[in-house]
Amino acid sequence: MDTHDVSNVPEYFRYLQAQKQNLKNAQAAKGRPARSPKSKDEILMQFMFRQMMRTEAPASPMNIRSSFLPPAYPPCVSPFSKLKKVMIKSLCLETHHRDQYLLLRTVTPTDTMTAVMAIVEDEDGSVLMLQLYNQEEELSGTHSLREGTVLVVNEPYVKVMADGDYGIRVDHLSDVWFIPEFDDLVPLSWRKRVTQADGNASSWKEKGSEHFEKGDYHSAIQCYSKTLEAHPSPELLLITQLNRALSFLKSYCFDAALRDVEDVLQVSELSEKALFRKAQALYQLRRFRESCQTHEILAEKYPDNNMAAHEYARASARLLEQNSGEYEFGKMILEAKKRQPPRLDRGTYIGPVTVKQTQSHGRGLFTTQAVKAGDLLFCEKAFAHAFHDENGSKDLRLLLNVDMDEATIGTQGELIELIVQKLSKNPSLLPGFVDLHHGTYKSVDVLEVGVIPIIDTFLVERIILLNSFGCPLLSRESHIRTVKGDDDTDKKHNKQFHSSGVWSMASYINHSCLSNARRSFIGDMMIVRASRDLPTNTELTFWYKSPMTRDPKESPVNLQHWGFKLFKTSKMNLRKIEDTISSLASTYCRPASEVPRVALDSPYLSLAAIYASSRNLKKAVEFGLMSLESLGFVIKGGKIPHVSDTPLVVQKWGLMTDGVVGCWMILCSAYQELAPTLASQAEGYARLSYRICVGEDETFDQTYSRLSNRVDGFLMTAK
Ligand SMILES: C[S@@+](CC[C@H](N)C(=O)[O-])C[C@H]1O[C@@H](n2cnc3c(N)ncnc32)[C@H](O)[C@@H]1O
Repeated sequence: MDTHDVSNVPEYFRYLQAQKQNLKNAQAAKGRPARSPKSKDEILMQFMFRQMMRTEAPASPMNIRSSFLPPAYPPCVSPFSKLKKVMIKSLCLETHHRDQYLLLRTVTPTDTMTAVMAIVEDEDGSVLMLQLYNQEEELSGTHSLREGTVLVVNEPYVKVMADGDYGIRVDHLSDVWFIPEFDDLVPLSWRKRVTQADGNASSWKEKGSEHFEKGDYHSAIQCYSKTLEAHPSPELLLITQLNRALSFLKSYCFDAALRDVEDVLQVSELSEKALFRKAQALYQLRRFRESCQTHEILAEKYPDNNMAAHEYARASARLLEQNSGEYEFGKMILEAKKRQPPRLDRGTYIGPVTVKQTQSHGRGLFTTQAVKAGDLLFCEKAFAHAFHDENGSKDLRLLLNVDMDEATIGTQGELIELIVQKLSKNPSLLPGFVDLHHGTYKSVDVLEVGVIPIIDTFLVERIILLNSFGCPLLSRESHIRTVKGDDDTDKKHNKQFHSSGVWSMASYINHSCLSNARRSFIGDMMIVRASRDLPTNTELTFWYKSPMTRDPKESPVNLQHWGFKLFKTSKMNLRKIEDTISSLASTYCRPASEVPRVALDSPYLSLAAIYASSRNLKKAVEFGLMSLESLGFVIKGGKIPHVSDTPLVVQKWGLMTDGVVGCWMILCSAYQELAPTLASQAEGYARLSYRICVGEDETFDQTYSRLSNRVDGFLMTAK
């Protein structure tokens, strides 16, 4: 939705088809031995050379890197004890080696493109390229996957890569695990030094703390786990669990941190550190009420703990937002502009809405009480948000999905990585996420094997494909661009965002061209407001893609050259234009209040603007009202001559486009002279429409003013 979908753009369509053909060609090699014709030295040299070339290549702005999703395959769900070891020499191409595993170690440093890559060898010394997808960025850093790291790949999938070489591709995080040097699985010949696999509890704890000090939380956790296995004293047990909990917190594994501190609290129910870490883990899992409850105990028992007091205030603020829906939107805008990525520390407010079954299109979101246009329905923090800085130098990614025939430019690939990582670290979040619509995709129904959570990358990908939203940094900025924009290409780009995210509640809203709600964004917060008055139990709908941004060439009557600016300079006879628009209007057989006339609102708005600038204010009002009416608005009391004491009333709200705000402002300035009592009412409607379009109205006065030089009240200084 609003993502930069290029599936039908000829060059990308051809590229997608070429990838599909490559895949077909590769299938012809299925089952052949995966033995590379190149020698081990050649493979190593080639890898190192490519890595060097990439490091030295100057970064080119707006480069597009492509990544390509293979046909979906399930993650391994067999316990390791049931898998048989396989050697590289026995691997076959284009084959998933079910019920087998590879024991490997890296023999090169890593190279990171869309995957983390390294050359690996097995115990025979045979080598192959390994491509690990969806891993954390830090994996290729100093700690996790340095040269000599030993790892296991479950049920390896060997494929012919883009350059014709062979490689092992791992898409599911649970299909690869990194083995600590001290593990019994590591062959003696691969050990750099003789590590003691059976050290005592305190020495493991010391090692864990050394790793922690260096910021290597992954190794720290491994060593603390060894401490716990080595029968520590009761005191050491508690210390280690607390230390491991902290390492888990630092590694974003909040479920595991919570488990450790709960164990400590069983024994020592008022442990200050355990309570504090519990409150932190709950906060990060967005369980603000429980976090506050834990803080309450802390505050009572340890009133001098300033850090805890500070965190308590933070958790309380989130809980307040969650319960009240009251946000300081102006502050949020400033924060979103400052932060990179613009992830805001705010609670999610779910207002008068609930998920229910619809008659014909799965589940939908419904109102639980009557709401007014502009009311906040919910304000939701993204489950995951991948930001692309349009002014930055980071490459854009083209994601090709051959199963779904989709090609998207933007951050969809990054979103997959963020979500699989988040879920595998915090499986308690899995039920809420996999509940989202995933079409016909059937995933494995195993949630974990041993203690390892199973996250099906292709399920995540499908959910993202069907539920993610493209988003601007700020809807206000995109509103400003739309209002300023005088060129269709610009307008189109404005609705094809490269940043993207998943917002769970918003994912239950179905599409309708006659949308009755509108989404807007401040950083990774989505704000959804009613765009018309809605009775209780109304299904909410919004545009997945705005009907206003369709290609004007596909329009039955091409009015694109009647843009705002051209209109102003056009020598065309206005009368003739009016006649043409009115003959077009007469082709509609249903009233606009039932079926909006989306081809007409913009020409009418342009006429209103032209008449306003030539001081023909009566006509400006006439066409301003007609523009709104063509969007489905039913407005009473706005016509000129105005009957005194008759208020300006929107009896029915129509489609809420960005242009509606300026239209109300044109009316406002015309009424100032023709019917002064209506001016403030029109401005009030402009403010309300602005709130629906950009999510808030705290910035209205910085964006529109009756004193603006533009007839639509827009301030050219707005940014
Ligand atoms: C983001 S989900 C919306 C919630 C979904 N109906 C559910 O049950 O979870 C998007 C999917 O809903 C369905 N959908 C949305 N709008 C629809 C519409 N106007 N008509 C039919 N199906 C629709 C399509 O299957 C679409 O892929």
